[in-house]
Amino acid sequence: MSSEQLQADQVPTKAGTAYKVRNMAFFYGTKKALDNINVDLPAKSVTAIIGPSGCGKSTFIKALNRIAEAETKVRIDGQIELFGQNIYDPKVNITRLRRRVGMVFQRPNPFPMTIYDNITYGPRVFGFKGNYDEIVETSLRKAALWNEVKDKVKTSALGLSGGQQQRLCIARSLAVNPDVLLMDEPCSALDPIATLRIEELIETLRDQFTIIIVTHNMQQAGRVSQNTLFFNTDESRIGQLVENGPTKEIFFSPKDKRTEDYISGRFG
Ligand SMILES: Nc1ncnc2c1ncn2[C@@H]1O[C@H](COP(=O)(O)OP(=O)(O)OP(=O)(O)O)[C@@H](O)[C@H]1O
Repeated sequence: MSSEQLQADQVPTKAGTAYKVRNMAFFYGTKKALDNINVDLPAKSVTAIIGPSGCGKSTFIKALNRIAEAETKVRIDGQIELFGQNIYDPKVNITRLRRRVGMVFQRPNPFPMTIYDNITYGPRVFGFKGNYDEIVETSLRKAALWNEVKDKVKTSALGLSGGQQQRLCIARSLAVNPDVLLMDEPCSALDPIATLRIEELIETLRDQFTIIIVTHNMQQAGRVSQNTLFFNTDESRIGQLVENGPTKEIFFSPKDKRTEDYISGRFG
């Protein structure tokens, strides 16, 4: 990749730190999937997570909103703070945490209901008392979908294209006004044009939200992110964070030979 292809502004964020991860280890049952993760993730900025298959990228982001424990039996050692609060503190309200930390998955997963009801679902769950029409319009505008759907918000979300469905899922996350948006390969099921729309959307959202995106696509990491984390597995097949820093440095002057080999396509 040439430096011209790095579209995103590479200046590190001034908005402080969103997540502080310290000595984090992650277990699925007895299997250790991640070990000794120490990293700060900047607020109001896009962080890309890259690395070969099975190195723990999805596991890492699923630890950031505690969704992993909803899926299966897991254990997390160490500490993860979000804006100074330990999210694994027993006093933490998990529903409220997941409201603050939205998530978008590989495959768009709109609910089988109208576009309108998809957007208002979260606010209704949280007992929002204000103007629902306004939330629908604002969320769809933020997700760059309003112009395409404004005349059919009362029709089924399942009638939208894959790319539109993914933007709807982003709009649905935004409707509850989160601090963080986690994205797990959000473009992997999309064609290049729909992918470009999502990348443009990420750029418009990055000043307002902390965005953390797992991607297998190096060009995409280079285009959308300001910071990059490179994960790999060690000789025991346990995921580790090899290197992190400004995307430009990770791509053009990595400090670790494994990062360089991965970026240059020599493995993974
Ligand atoms: N529910 C689970 N139960 C047991 N092991 C799991 C579970 N989910 C993931 N793993 C294991 O944890 C390790 C990390 O998986 P993870 O999906 O986080 O990697 P990844 O880097 O996101 O991979 P990919 O790029 O292929 O999506 C792998 O060895 C995987 O087999």
